[in-house]
Amino acid sequence: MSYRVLVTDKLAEEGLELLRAEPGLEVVVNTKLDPKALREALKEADGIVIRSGTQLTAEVLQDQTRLKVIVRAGVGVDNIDVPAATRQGIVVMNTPGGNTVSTAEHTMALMLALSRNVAQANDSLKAGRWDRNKFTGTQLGGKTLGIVGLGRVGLAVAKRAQGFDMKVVGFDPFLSAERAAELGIESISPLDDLWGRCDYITVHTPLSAETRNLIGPNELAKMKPNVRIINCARGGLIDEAALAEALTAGKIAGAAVDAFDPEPPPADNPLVTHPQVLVTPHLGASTEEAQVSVAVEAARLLSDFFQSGQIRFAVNMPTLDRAELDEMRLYLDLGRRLGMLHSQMDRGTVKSATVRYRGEVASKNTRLITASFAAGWMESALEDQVNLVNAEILAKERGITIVEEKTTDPGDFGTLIQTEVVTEKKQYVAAGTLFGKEFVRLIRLGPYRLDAHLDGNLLVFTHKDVPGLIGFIGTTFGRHNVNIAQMNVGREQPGGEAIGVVNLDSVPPAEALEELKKNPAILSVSLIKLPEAGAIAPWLAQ
Ligand SMILES: NC(=O)c1ccc[n+]([C@@H]2O[C@H](COP(=O)([O-])OP(=O)(O)OC[C@H]3O[C@@H](n4cnc5c(N)ncnc54)[C@H](O)[C@@H]3O)[C@@H](O)[C@H]2O)c1
Ligand SMILES: O=C(O)[C@H](O)COP(=O)(O)O
Repeated sequence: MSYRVLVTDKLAEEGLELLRAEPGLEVVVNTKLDPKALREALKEADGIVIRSGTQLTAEVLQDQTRLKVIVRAGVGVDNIDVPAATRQGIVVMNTPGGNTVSTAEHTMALMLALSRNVAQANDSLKAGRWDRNKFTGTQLGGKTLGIVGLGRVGLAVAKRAQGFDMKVVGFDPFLSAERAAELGIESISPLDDLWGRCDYITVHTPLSAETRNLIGPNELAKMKPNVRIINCARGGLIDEAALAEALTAGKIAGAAVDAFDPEPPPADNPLVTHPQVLVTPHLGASTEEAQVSVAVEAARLLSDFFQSGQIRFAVNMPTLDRAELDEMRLYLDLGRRLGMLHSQMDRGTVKSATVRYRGEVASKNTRLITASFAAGWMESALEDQVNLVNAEILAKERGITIVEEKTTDPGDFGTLIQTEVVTEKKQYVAAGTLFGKEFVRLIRLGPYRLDAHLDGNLLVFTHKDVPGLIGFIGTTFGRHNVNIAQMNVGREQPGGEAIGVVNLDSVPPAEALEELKKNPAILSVSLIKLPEAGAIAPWLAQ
């Protein structure tokens, strides 16, 4: 199988080499695509590797049925419409960590350059002036640095600032005050109390609806007049116009900015044109080391995804590494097959589904198995390609709730997955288990216990438990030249209602089914088509 991968931003050669060396991957590099051309190119691509220069908007991603994976060589995914990708079942991964040190160092470089007027002094001297008095700066030692966002980069900045003898204070909703104290950082909460405490403020949060304009006119008004602000994270975190105004009005001392909103900024951007602002064109991660690191990591993520279905550092689904994938493959397959069974048996408008896990399976990543059940349940009904990534969202969008219940107490089986679908008409129950390391089995349908193979063509019939019926089924299929591979019958009590599951070697003709239905002892007949034994979902087969 061959996969085509598009690379649309500059990627270190080391990463490209790895991709090109991967058997079965065709690599197409094009860094000059406008949105329309990008949309067209994606129609022929299975994967894409990008940095911050490519905008994968909902419009670009719409109806991209071939695209399976987006890999961001870097951290920020704000240039990707992740919900749009998720809805279409496209996995989005990034390479966190690879550029942390470089970005923290760039933050420190900007902080130092800002304090010592490095850019202005350089320009002045090169213009032939020797202005030693004009460029008196401030030192970092002894000053207070406020860090908003104490994640990877924020903490790396804290460590470096401490090396410069700065007092570090910070705010992050996901770093406890105790942990911060262990790292020598004073945690300040609420964030509003931080502004007036600092001589330097640096932001290191992602850009989200919550963090947009994190620093605006109100926050700027609370700061000390000597404060210097650094944004080496994302444009949009600081209100650009308000920052420029505060600088001009002398309410704050200076700012250094590496990230803009939008990028590249227009020529009249108030920060780029402001004399007190030091700017760089989004260079935080632009070091040889960081670029090699993120490119190599991106190439590995992509190859692993296509070669073995591993999912690491995904931002829109749980991680599924090789060991876990190997361990989970059969459970995921069972979940999907139960979903497919329900989709073909249960007639009526679906209201909800419950997936119950019992025994060993309850300690596994059941969320993935539930997603696999949902994918199998909906895959034949929806136009969208349904897979582990988007199954839950697609169900939710349709107002269908899927509930998960689990208990590690073993029942009669070491592992049991029981699925229950409630439609407006009735409730359908099925249950399956694993048989050895290779097989999945259907062990319950409705109130009946069974032991049937969950693959290929299944004829499910409910009937009255009367003598001669099994022979009748055999002869009917024999007459139509349809071979029976397995037959299994379950009943609650002798002479009552019963269920039969017949595995057939081929799809029976409609006349054969009509003949069965005419038998007064047969109450219902459903033909279910499942993948052959061992045939796993295409989204698990990479
Ligand atoms: N300039 C560059 O080239 C460059 C390079 C790397 C990363 N970045 C950007 O830097 C930022 C940080 O990257 P990272 O790798 O450290 O990410 P991270 O996910 O490790 O850290 C982000 C932190 O922000 C915190 N946070 C979220 N909302 C917050 C809020 N409202 N207030 C305070 N804290 C909040 C989170 O809890 C988390 O700890 C991201 O925006 C990333 O895109 C920029
Ligand atoms: O989010 C990131 O990783 C940084 O903003 C770096 O982006 P870049 O790789 O496009 O320079």
